[in-house]
Amino acid sequence: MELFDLPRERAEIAPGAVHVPGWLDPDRQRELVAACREWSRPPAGLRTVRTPGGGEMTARQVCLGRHWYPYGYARTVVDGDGAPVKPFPDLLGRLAREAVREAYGPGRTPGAYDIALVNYYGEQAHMGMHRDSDERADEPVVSLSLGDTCLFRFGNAESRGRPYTDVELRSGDLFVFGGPSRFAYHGVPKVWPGSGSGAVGMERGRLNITLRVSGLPG
Ligand SMILES: O=C(O)CCC(=O)C(=O)O
Ligand SMILES: [Fe+2]
Repeated sequence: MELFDLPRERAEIAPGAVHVPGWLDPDRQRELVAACREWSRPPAGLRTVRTPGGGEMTARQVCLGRHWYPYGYARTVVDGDGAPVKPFPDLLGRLAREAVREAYGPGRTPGAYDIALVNYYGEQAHMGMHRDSDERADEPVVSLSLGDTCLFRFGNAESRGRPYTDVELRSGDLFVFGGPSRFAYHGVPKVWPGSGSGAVGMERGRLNITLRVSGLPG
């Protein structure tokens, strides 16, 4: 399937997994891109993540609230410069609550969102199929995309393989996965370089922000 062939309507991709295209207007996208740039600065800035097998993740990452490392959460950058992780900003807490209500309806009470993982994808970056399973809570994961368009593969909770659904995530899109889909495998097989056209202050590459409830003691 090629870029721009995929539907752009709001859709429930799997039970509890909701895609809302164009959820963030351009001003909010610009605000988030600028904020990500600030969060990326050292100390506790953007870093390359090394996996226990000796590999490196191709997407570079900065964390807020708690520091994620393969595979757990810490208060400091235990696999980097050792600095305390930056605080989880109110802006992202508000966005997470809004996103949960957008996905599941105004009657839904959002959890206490306290972690953000910001991933930066350059031209060759991708992310293999994985589950977000280091949290101690099962509140939905909220994902916001900025900049270049990617192919997002959303699968099932049993295995990395089929069945899965491919979705195009563009700048401003919201994707929320909770309920039966909270621990589903997902990944980013591909980013289309230049597809974001620099419109929201991202000259190149893709940013994804996932907002999570850690379930860890404050
Ligand atoms: O970049 C994305 O859209 C997904 C990121 C992701 O799965 C993660 O940070 O765990
Ligand atoms: Fe993930």
